[in-house]
Amino acid sequence: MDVKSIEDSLMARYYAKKPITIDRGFMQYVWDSSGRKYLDAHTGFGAAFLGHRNPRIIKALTEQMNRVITVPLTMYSEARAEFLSRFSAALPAGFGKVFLQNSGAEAVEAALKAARKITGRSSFLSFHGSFHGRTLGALSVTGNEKYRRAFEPLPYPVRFAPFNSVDQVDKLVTEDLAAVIVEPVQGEGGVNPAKPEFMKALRQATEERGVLLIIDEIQAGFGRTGRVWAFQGLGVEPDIFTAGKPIAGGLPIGIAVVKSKFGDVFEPGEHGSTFAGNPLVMAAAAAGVDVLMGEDVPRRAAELGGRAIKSLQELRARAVLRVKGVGLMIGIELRTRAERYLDELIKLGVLASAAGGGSTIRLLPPFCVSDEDVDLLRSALETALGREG
Ligand SMILES: Cc1ncc(COP(=O)(O)O)c(C=O)c1O
Repeated sequence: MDVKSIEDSLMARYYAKKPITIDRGFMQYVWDSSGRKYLDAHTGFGAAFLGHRNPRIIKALTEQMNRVITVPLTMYSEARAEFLSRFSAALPAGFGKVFLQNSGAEAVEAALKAARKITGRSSFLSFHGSFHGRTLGALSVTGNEKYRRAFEPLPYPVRFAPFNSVDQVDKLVTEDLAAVIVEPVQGEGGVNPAKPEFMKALRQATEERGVLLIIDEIQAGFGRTGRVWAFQGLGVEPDIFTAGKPIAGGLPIGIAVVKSKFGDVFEPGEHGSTFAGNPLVMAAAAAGVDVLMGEDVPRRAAELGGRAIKSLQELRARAVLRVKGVGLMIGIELRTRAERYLDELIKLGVLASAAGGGSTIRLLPPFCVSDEDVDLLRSALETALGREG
């Protein structure tokens, strides 16, 4: 089958594609249709952080597949209850209301709707360089002109502020806002970690003015930064947070978690989804939580990520401006475009993605990468970027 020409002719084109057909994956590796093996630091924009076809997740999926696949939110499901009880063990105290969705953007939509409903206000504050998803509400709070331009005017009134600018927080967090939405590490924006003092200033100003704080953990959360939730490493707690990407082992999922003190937020009919909380994804997600907690994912991410960042910071290549990141969320900011280096990396057996408007090589490897994989990553980058001098 000519996969490339079928996809190119029959699917609307809104992604620039790489000339590679992925045939199978296992943990930190994928293989293309010719059988060539790659170390996967792309992981489908971070979705395979728990590894491709993680055996615990495959076992849970196989068992669930042979029972039932779809159960509406109007009925109970054992798989859903199992997920919720395991997931609640991964939640800080006080976070008790879980909204199940099918994607990150949907989780952001649920969080924005909840903030409007709780506060009775309609505007939001977000940050330059932020990314929260492609649906119109999530796009409204996304601080990147490239993604927004064609769809203006967007539905929500949103102001954008400089990310990490502590001095401006007090002036920008005004009493008319429903919420401030912020990523603990801007992923799509180029892997920019939030400063603890910035997050603390946001928390203080929002609290003082009755504004909610939404932290978007869709890319950074679930162990990747060395904590279960990245905000736990920043000394702040949101009112609402969103999660997604790796939770169900690569199956579509999005979650908004609201502090219990706000209650159920919506009346019946005000929110819902056909596929949300379906038993198949729930079984995968319950196993995902098992992997997270049982295999020490945050600790491994902190250790391996620390080692990887240190090793990459020693890269001597003219193209590299700086190496940034937390845990296994790593960005190599370049003086030039990342795209041609991503192509070089593919030739060297490594998959990665671009971020930061195309100027950053983003590495989101699975938690199970070994020391040898980190060495391979470093040597492939060294070759791709070219040695200095
Ligand atoms: C921080 C953040 N929020 C939201 C989203 C949107 O998630 P999804 O692509 O699952 O809709 C992403 C996706 O990259 C993200 O990184």
